[in-house]
Amino acid sequence: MEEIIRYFPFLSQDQQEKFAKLESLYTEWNSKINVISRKDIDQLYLRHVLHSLGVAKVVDFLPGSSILDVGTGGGFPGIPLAILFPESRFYLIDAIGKKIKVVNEVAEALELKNVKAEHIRAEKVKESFDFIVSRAVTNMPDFVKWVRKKIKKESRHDIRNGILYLKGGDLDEELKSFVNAQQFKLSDHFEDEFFETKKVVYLPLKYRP
Ligand SMILES: C[S@@+](CC[C@H](N)C(=O)[O-])C[C@H]1O[C@@H](n2cnc3c(N)ncnc32)[C@H](O)[C@@H]1O
Repeated sequence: MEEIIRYFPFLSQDQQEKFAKLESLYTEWNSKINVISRKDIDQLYLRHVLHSLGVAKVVDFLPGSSILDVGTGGGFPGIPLAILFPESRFYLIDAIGKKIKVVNEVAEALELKNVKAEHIRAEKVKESFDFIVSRAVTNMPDFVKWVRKKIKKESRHDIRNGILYLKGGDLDEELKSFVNAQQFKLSDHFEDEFFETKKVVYLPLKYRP
């Protein structure tokens, strides 16, 4: 939890309390349904919460903006981002129903009014959003095929609308057909060695595949 305060020092009391509650909530839920790898649960704040918040080092979501989190699993990056941006609306989806059950339980326990979670595959989502976020779901070309039609063509909230994908390693080959893709290194923002290879890939709406 110190990591969160250190890198996000302007959190309200309410936000700090919500972040602090994540540990007991996920420890309890993870013992019933495996949504975070067991070897990682004691690194929840660094490897899951702070990693998710890496998106906020690239884009600040404006009030009223809508964000789709594809393949959210137990709620990453959607839940930490929903705490950080209480005035944006988050729609968290996953193809596995029991993971969405955990997300709903966590969102309810935290009284997160800006989160809706649903058991649905990305390909079936009909609405469009200002931003799409995701972590560790599939390769970028497939991901873009699933979601490209779900980004609003004209965002009332933000001209930067597009995809923000948390990924690691050398992505040049995977991204070579996306000429407008930008890679932001999280090691520029967070000190731990965990972030050495971690990046946020930003694909603006007006990319040319
Ligand atoms: C490795 S997990 C990552 C979970 C979470 N994003 C995280 O980083 O902790 C990948 C998740 O993507 C989900 N998923 C895979 N394909 C999907 C699809 N087409 N639509 C929705 N969810 C999908 C899986 O069910 C799984 O929960």
